[in-house]
This record gives sequence, structure tokens and C-alpha cells, in this order.
Amino acid sequence: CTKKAKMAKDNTNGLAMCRVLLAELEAHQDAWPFLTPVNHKAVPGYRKVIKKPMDFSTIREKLANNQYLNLETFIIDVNLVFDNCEKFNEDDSEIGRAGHNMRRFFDERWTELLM
Ligand SMILES: Oc1ccc2c(c1)N[C@H](O)CC2
Repeated sequence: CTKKAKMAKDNTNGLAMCRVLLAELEAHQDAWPFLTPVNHKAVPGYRKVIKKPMDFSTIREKLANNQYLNLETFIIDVNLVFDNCEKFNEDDSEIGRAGHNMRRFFDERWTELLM
């Protein structure tokens, strides 16, 4: 097959993995802080502190709209969810711990799927 055909296959495989990984993130018991966008009108300071909000429902929408080129661009958005969480929450808080748990789960799962 041509190099282009191989690339297309890799992207298809990569996008299939995005769907599997996103479903597992959404189903995780510690996903609740990350399922929908933070209501920045209800959370003082959030819009000022977090320059690039991201959440699992927005990632789901972007995936459905074919806005992820490959697994890498998907992983960048998932990591943005967890980086925002670390920035806004104490490590020793319920949401802070949920973020660390979810990041560990995600890192383990995508490396398992890729290795
Ligand atoms: O006490 C609160 C209240 C609201 C939020 C947080 C903590 N952390 C989330 O990251 C953003 C929303």
C-alpha cells in the first residue's frame, strides 16, 4: 500500500483508539468533575485563571466533528483537562485527587493500547 494509504490507516486506527479511550474516561468513577464545561459564571476566577477550558463533553463533540487529526491531538486536549484541574485545585482536595487519579488512569491506558 502507498505511504498515504498507510497514513490513512494509522489515522483510522488512532481515531478508533480515541473513541475507546474517551468512553473509558467518561465511565470512570472519578470523571464527574470533568464531564461537562466548568460554569465559569458560577466559579469566581475560573475564566481569568484557566485560559483554555476543556472537558470530556467538548472532546466528544470535537471527535464527532472530526476535529482531531490523530491520537496525538486528542491526547493534547485530554491532558489540558488535567492540567487545568491541577492549576485550579489543591492536590489535597476531592477534585484535585480526582484529576490526579484520572491522569494516571489515562496515561496507563493509552500507553497499553499503543505498546
Ligand atoms: O470548589 C470548587 C468549585 C468549583 C470548581 C472547582 C472547585 N474546581 C474545578 O476544577 C472547577 C470548578
